[in-house]
Amino acid sequence: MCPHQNDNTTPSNEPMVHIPAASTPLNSKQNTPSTAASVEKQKQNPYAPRASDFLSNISNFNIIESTLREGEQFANAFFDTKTKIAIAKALDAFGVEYIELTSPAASEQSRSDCAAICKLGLKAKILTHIRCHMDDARIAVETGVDGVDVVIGTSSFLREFSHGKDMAYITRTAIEVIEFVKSKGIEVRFSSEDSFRSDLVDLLSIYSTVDKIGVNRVGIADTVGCANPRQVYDLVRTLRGVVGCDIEIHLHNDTGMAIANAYTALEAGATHIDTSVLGIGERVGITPLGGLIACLYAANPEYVKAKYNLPMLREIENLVAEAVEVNIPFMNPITGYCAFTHKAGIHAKAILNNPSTYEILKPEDFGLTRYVSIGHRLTGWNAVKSRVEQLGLKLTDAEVKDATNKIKELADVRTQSMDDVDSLLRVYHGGIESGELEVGQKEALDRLLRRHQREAKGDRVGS
Ligand SMILES: CC(=O)SCCNC(=O)CCNC(=O)[C@H](O)C(C)(C)COP(=O)(O)OP(=O)(O)OC[C@H]1O[C@@H](n2cnc3c(N)ncnc32)[C@H](O)[C@@H]1OP(=O)(O)O
Ligand SMILES: O=C(O)CCC(=O)C(=O)O
Ligand SMILES: [Zn+2]
Repeated sequence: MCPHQNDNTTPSNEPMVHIPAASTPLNSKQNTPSTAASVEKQKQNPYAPRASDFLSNISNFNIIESTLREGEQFANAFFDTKTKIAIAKALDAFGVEYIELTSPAASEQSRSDCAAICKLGLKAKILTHIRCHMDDARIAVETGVDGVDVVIGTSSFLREFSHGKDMAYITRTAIEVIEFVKSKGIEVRFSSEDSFRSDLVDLLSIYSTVDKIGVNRVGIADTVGCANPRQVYDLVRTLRGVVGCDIEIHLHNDTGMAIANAYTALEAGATHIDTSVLGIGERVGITPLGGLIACLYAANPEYVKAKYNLPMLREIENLVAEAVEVNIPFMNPITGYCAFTHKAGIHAKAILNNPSTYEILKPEDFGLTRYVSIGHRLTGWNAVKSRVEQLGLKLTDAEVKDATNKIKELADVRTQSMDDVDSLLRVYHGGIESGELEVGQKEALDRLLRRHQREAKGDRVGS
C-alpha cells in the first residue's frame, strides 16, 4: 500500500517511521550538519541560475492548464459537464493563470460546456483552442471566453497530409482569424503545430507577421515530442529576438523530455507553459502540471509557494486520475507512491539529521508527510534508534545496534512490518530490563522472541 496515494496515512502494518515535517533533528548529537556555516555552504550552488541569465523566466511564468483540452484528447478521457466544472474549479483554486478548453466546434456539448465554464466567474482566464479557420473562430468568440488559442500545422508533414495548405494561405488565414478575434476585445494566440519539424524561416516569418498585427502570444508546439532541451533553448531564444509578444510552449512527452523542455523554454525566455494534470493528452501526453511544479519549486520554492496552492495538487491529481480511470504513477513527482519515503540506512540517518540531505522538495509544503522505512535488510541503527525513541524505550547505542542486527537477519527472509519491528524492539527492551538479555546474546533473544510469539498466539486463541 502506498503511503501517499489517495490518502496520506501509513497503515499501521507498514514498516515506516513517520518523521515530523519540521526539519528539527531528532537528537542533539545529530545536530552538527545544520550549523549556519554548512547551510551557507549549501547555498553556494555553482549550478544555480546566474545573474547573466537575463532571458530566464524561471521565476516569472504563467501556466496554461490544458487538462480540459489536450487532456480530453487522452484515449481514456470522457469528461461530462459536472466533471469538467469540478476540474476547472479545482485548477482555479490551485491558482493556474489560464484554463484551456476543447474547441466549441468539436460538438454541441463541447460548446455548451465551454459557455458554462465561462460563466463560473473563475479567477483563471478561460481560453478555447481552435483551428485556424473563420468558422471555428466565429463559434469560439460567442462562448464568452477570455481568449482564443489558434493553431495550424506548419511542418511539411502537416501541410501535405493534414490540411494541405501552403504558407501563403496559412499566413492570410492567420491574419484574418487573429484580426477577427482581436476585434471582439479578447486575447488571441497564434501557434504553429509541429514547430520543431517546420522550416525555421517559415516559422520566424509567420510569427513576426502575427506579432506585428498585435497577437497576444505566439505558441511553439512540439507536437510529436521530438525536441530535446538544446533545440528548445535555441528555438525559443531565437524567437525571443524576433517577436515582442509573449511566448507559449506546448511540449509532448513521447521521449520523456516534456518537463526538461519546459524548464529550458523558460530559461530561454518563454512566458507561458502548457500543462495537463498527470500529463494526460494525445498518446503519452504533455508536460504534467505536478512534474512542472516540482521542477520549478526546486528552482525557486518561495516564488512557486506564493503563486500556487500546493497542498491542492494531490486532490487535483486524484480527481483527474479517477475521472480518466488511471492510477497515479508510482514515480510521479510529489504525489508518487513513495515520493517522500526514505529507505537505505545511509539515507535514513542523514534525513533524520536534516531532511534537506536527501530531499529537494519539502513534503510539508505540499501537505504531505515524510516516512523512513526500517523493516528491511538495508536499514541502519540510526533509523532504528529513532523508532526506539518514538516508542519511548530506553536502549543504549550498543543495544540498538544489536537489535538492528536482528531486524536485518529477519528481513533477509522477508520484509518486516512496522508491527513486527515494534514487537521485536519491545521484546528486546523487556529482555534488557529483566536482565534476561545482554548485547550479543543471540540465542537468548531468539528464546524471548519465540516466547513472545507463543504468548501472542495464545492471546489470539483465548480471545
Ligand atoms: C495537435 C492538436 O492536438 S490540434 C487540436 C486537436 N483538436 C481537435 O481535433 C478537436 C476535436 N476535433 C473535432 O471535433 C473535429 O476534428 C473538428 C470538428 C475540428 C473537425 O471535424 P471535421 O470537419 O469532421 O474534419 P476532420 O476532423 O475529419 O479533419 C480535420 C479538418 O480540419 C482541417 N484542419 C486540420 N488542422 C487544421 C488547422 N489547424 N487549421 C485549419 N484547418 C485544419 C483538415 O484539413 C480537415 O479539413 P477537411 O474537412 O477539409 O478535410
Ligand atoms: O496549440 C498549440 O500550440 C498546440 C496544439 C497541440 O496540441 C499540439 O501541437 O500538440
Ligand atoms: Zn498537443
